[in-house]
Amino acid sequence: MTCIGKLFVISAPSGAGKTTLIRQVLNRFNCLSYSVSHTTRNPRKNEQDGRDYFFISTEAFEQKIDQGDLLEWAKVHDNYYGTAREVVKKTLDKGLSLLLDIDVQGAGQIMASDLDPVTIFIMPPSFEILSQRLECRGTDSKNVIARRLENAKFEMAQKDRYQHVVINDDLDKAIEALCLIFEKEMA
Ligand SMILES: Nc1ncnc2c1ncn2[C@@H]1O[C@H](COP(=O)(O)OP(=O)(O)OP(=O)(O)O)[C@@H](O)[C@H]1O
Ligand SMILES: Nc1nc2c(ncn2[C@@H]2O[C@H](COP(=O)(O)O)[C@@H](O)[C@H]2O)c(=O)[nH]1
Repeated sequence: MTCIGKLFVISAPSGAGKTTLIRQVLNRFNCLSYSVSHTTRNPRKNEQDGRDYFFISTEAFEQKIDQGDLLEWAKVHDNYYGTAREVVKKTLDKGLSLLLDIDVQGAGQIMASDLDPVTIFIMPPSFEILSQRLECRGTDSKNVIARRLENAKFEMAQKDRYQHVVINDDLDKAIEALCLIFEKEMA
């Protein structure tokens, strides 16, 4: 498949399944790469520095803000997260597509830019299922889960700002719906 370089932005409340879905999409499109964000949060078990995130200190993150190194950044669930400006520029300059997995605040900053992103919001089937998924995943403490569920209400209320909304109920159907969006947008 021939692809044209596009910037994709995916947001979702924590636990909706965006990491699971994004892995499947990246496997299917070899002209699409993933932007590894910088964060000040601690790595979860199984997360690798440089693959899942660049895990850095608050001081290092604030230095990046001051130096203008970040295309967008936000404080999410009490930690900093941000996208390196240079990686986005270099990828799009080469005519390749790039996928950003970022929160609603960062997505708002990209929507307000001249990057003309394709924006996608992943919704869980219900708030109860979202809560169950976070608990079953077993990566976060009760306090962290409570904080993320509290923020989910505000995040889900932002879904209409996105061009596409995909409900992640049946996983295979959600993968197909998402891949169809990428196929059409990169055609
Ligand atoms: N359609 C689905 N049906 C059932 N379980 C799912 C589905 N999609 C994802 N899950 C499970 O839900 C949990 C949360 O998924 P995932 O980690 O991908 O969410 P996330 O949106 O990336 O969350 P976070 O922002 O906290 O990293 C995982 O245990 C995953 O296996
Ligand atoms: N504004 C940004 N948000 C980001 C970025 N990278 C990830 N995120 C979002 O943070 C939350 C929490 O992520 P988690 O891995 O701790 O569960 C989630 O909404 C991500 O989409 C970023 O570079 N900028």
